[in-house]
Amino acid sequence: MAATPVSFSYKETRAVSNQLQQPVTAMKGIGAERALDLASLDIHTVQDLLEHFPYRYEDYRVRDLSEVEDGEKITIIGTVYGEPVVRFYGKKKSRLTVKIVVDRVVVTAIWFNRQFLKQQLRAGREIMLSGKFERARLQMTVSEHHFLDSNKKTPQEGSIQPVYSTNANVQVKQMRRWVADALKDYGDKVEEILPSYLVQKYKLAPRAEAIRNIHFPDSVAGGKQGRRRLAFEELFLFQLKLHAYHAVNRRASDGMTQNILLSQVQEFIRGLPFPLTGAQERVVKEILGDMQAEYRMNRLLQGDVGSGKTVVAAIALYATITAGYQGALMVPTEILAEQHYTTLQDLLTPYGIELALLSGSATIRQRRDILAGLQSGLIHIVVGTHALIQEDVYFRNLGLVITDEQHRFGVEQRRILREKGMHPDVLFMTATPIPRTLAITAFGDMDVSTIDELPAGRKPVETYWVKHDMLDRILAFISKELDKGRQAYVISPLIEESEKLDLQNAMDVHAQLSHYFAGRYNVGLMHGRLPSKEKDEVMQRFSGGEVQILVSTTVVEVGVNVPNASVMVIYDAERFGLAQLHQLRGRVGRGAEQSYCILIADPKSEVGKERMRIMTETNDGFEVARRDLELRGPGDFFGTKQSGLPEFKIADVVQDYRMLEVARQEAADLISQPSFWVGPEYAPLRHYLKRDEYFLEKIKD
Ligand SMILES: Nc1ncnc2c1ncn2[C@@H]1O[C@H](COP(=O)(O)OP(=O)(O)OP(=O)(O)O)[C@@H](O)[C@H]1O
Repeated sequence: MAATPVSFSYKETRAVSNQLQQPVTAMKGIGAERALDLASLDIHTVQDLLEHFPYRYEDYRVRDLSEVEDGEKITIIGTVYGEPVVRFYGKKKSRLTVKIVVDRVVVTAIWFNRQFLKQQLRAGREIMLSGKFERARLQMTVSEHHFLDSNKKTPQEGSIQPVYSTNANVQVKQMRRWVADALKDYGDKVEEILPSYLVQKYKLAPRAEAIRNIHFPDSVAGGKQGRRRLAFEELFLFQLKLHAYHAVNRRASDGMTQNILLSQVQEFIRGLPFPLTGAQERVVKEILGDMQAEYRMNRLLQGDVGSGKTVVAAIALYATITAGYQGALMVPTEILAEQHYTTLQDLLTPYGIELALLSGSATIRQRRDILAGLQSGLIHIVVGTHALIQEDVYFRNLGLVITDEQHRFGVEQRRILREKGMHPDVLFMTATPIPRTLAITAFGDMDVSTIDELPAGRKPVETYWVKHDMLDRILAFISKELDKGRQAYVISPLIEESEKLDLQNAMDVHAQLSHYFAGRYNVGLMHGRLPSKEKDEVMQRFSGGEVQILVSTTVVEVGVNVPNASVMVIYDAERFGLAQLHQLRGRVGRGAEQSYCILIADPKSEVGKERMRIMTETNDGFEVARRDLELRGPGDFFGTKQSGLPEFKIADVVQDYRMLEVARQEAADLISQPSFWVGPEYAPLRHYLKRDEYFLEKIKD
């Protein structure tokens, strides 16, 4: 670790920040009870309160009605005119209306279920109303009102007010008051955390000003500036932490240096049935570089479907063997294990390498032999499902673990490896590409390699979106392709998340197609409930060409490689996510022939239709991912909370994507400078890092 402890004068700022670290009870009006309420919102200190940012604003600036657009939420001031009218409907519902004169225009104000206001709405009283305005009918549905002649303060008039996330214990109005008090008493104690060169370079508002403005913007522009500054800070600090983690981790000594015999690896690459693409060459270099270095590789390899990740994996596995280590390849399904095993065997056995497949269909004896072979080192490479690592498997000398489909795998497995006392280099492969910066954001401490080029000669898959009533034409189309000697996948309808029903559907489609193609072509059936042996058989008959049509549930989704298949038909395509559709489509177009993907779908929603359009418009997985992200937002995109994508308070990784990139670059640059670890100007940033236990001991000052 490069950080050498130095001492410097930091007393002044420390003292200031300490004031912000005081519990909220240091503020007047907040006693123990209110402090508990705030604690339920995870607000404990004055700083927490200042950093409890609003998620939107209420605009109380009084507007001129002639400039207001239909449906806008606005604030007006007027005089009550005439008698209020209450009408009851349903069991307990009511509608209260009254006329309000605003600049000689008569507006009808409407309250729902507020009949008790009737008494207060006396003619002549001046009132401020906020709500949604319907232009044509001159009508406002009121969400908030204040009588201006009452003694109660109506502080909002003419201002933009923050709206905070609160709960049953704390009201928004109360929160506004507390934040305002905190700003008044402590606002000037907020210190800058970003180095001044960044503040200048990106013309960022100073931190104290930004915080003031994000709560109570002095103008729309001021609010925007505040938001921009704080979003940048948030993204920058996040990236800084990742890079610092990375840097510290790389210096930790639990990795291994693999002495790869590069000339042998080169020879192996020359012996492949095809030249590597430029992108494959580049990622091979990145991976081997990591393996040779003393730190532990922790790398994500992403590439579009069919971009040739498997061969890159084979090269890395070969390389680890030249250095005297063993390798493991883990995949999500048995079918895939089988397939990768065959591919690797073809590539590696000519070089005298011993491979084993650890599958569910192995006999007890076979399994015992394999385990013994791994422990003695006689077996160099083992292929299996993710269960491989959890079980009683021990290696003599494990150097490299490659796992396919990163999003189903990760942290937990790394922990298991660690607990087994193994520190192999780890490579994760995924065919669900996402923009690079997002990948780094989501997958935290990993390096990312990207294959962004397909092997030469690939023709893009032609994709069509059709309605269910076109089934006859689809069947005729499949027939025509089969007559040319090709094969087809038919993914059966997905009705709901019930394996049993899905299976029933697959069986129905299988029966239907068997009937249609009877005497001409063979139709196979594949689903998750088949015993692994039968799965293997079905798959082998399909890849051998004996079966021409494979009806399947989505078990073929990941990684299956039968280059002669040129048609992919997907029933109920609207029920699948875009990433999954793209994966399924990726099962065809893997050979030199023109391939086709037919999506059968009747989507009801606009978003559903847009998804079908995206599929027909682009064949590029990165583009599909980008548009998916736009359509759904990042939370949904990554599916589960386990995705690791952090939830930002202010920044929005889609909207602020450019900023994320900039912040990332700046963080990387700063971390790579030795002065970061010692320079006094970076002390606030180091203190920020040290709030994380991981860095507590590792950063000294
Ligand atoms: N450089 C290359 N030139 C020509 N063909 C290649 C090249 N690299 C790989 N291939 C072939 O392309 C096909 C797809 O490769 P591979 O199965 O490795 O893709 P993948 O990236 O793993 O895709 P998926 O994620 O869809 O499984 C294979 O048949 C493979 O032999």
